[in-house]
Amino acid sequence: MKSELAEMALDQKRTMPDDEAPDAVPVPHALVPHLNETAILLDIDGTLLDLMPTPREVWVPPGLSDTLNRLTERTSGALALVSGRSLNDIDLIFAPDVFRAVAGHGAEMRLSIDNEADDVHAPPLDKELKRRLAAIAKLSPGILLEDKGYSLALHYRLAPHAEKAIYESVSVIRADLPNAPIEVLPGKFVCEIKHSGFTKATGVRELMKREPFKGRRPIFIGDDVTDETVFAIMPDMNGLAFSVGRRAMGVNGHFDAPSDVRAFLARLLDPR
Ligand SMILES: O=P(O)(O)OC[C@H]1O[C@H](O[C@H]2O[C@H](CO)[C@@H](O)[C@H](O)[C@H]2O)[C@H](O)[C@@H](O)[C@@H]1O
Repeated sequence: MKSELAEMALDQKRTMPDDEAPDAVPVPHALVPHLNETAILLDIDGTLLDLMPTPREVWVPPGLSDTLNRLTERTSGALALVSGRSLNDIDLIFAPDVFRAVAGHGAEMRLSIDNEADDVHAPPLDKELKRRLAAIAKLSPGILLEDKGYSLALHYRLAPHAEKAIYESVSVIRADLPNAPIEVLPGKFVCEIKHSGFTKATGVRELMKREPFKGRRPIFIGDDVTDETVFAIMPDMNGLAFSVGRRAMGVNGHFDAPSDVRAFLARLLDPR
C-alpha cells in the first residue's frame, strides 16, 4: 500500500519544524480501502484500556471486543494485541474473546486463535531470583507483585514514594548476579525484571514474518516506554506508529487518550 496516510504525515512534517508539526492521526477514510493490506497492532494498558490503580481493575468498555473482532475479520486475521501482560492475563481480561497476540513484552506469541499448541513461551525466571525480588514488595504497603512466569513486575502506583527504594533494591540483587541474562524494564509505576533477549520489538518482528501478518503494512498504537522499541522498527516495515497521551519520538501522530483510540478503531469499520 503506497500510503496516503504516511504521505499525509510526511508532507505535514516537511513543511514545518518538528516541534510545530501538527499530529497526523490517520483519517479512517484513507485507511479503510487498505485494511486488507494492513496489520493492526495494539498495545493494551493505556492504549485500548484506561489505566487503573491496579492491574486487576482494568475493564473492557462495551463495544471494544466487538470492534476488535470485526477488525480481525476485515484484516483476514491480521490484528494482534502487543502487550506486557501475559497471554493468560489477556485472555482473562477479554474473555470470552481470544485475540492473536505478542504478550509478556515479546516472551509469548499466539498466532492462531483456535490452537493453544501454537503458542510460544519464554522459559520461566529462576525461582530463587523471583523469591528475592518478591521480598521487595515488603518495603511498603501498596507495592503489588505480578508474577508472569518469565518475569516479575513490582507495581507501585499505590505507593509512588517507594519508587527509588524499589529500583535500589533491584540494583543490589542485579549486582549480585552480574552474568544473569535478565534486565530491568521500567514502565508506568512498575519495575519489571525479565529475561533479556526479547522485547515487544523482537516479538513484532517475528509476528510480521508469519501469516496472516506477513507482507502487510503494520500500524502500531502504544503508550508506554516499552512501546518505543516498536515505534522504532515501524519504518523498517514501512509501518506507521502512533502514541497515546503524549507525542513519542519518531511517531507519525498521537491520540490524547485510550477513548480516542477506541473511537478511531470503531470509525475504521464505520467511516463517516
Ligand atoms: O504493554 P501493555 O499492554 O500496555 O501492558 C503494560 C503493563 O500493563 C499493566 O500495568 C499497567 O496497567 C495497570 C492497569 O491500568 C496499572 O495499574 C499499572 O500501574 C500499569 O503499569 C500490567 O499489569 C503489566 O503487566 C504490563 O506490563
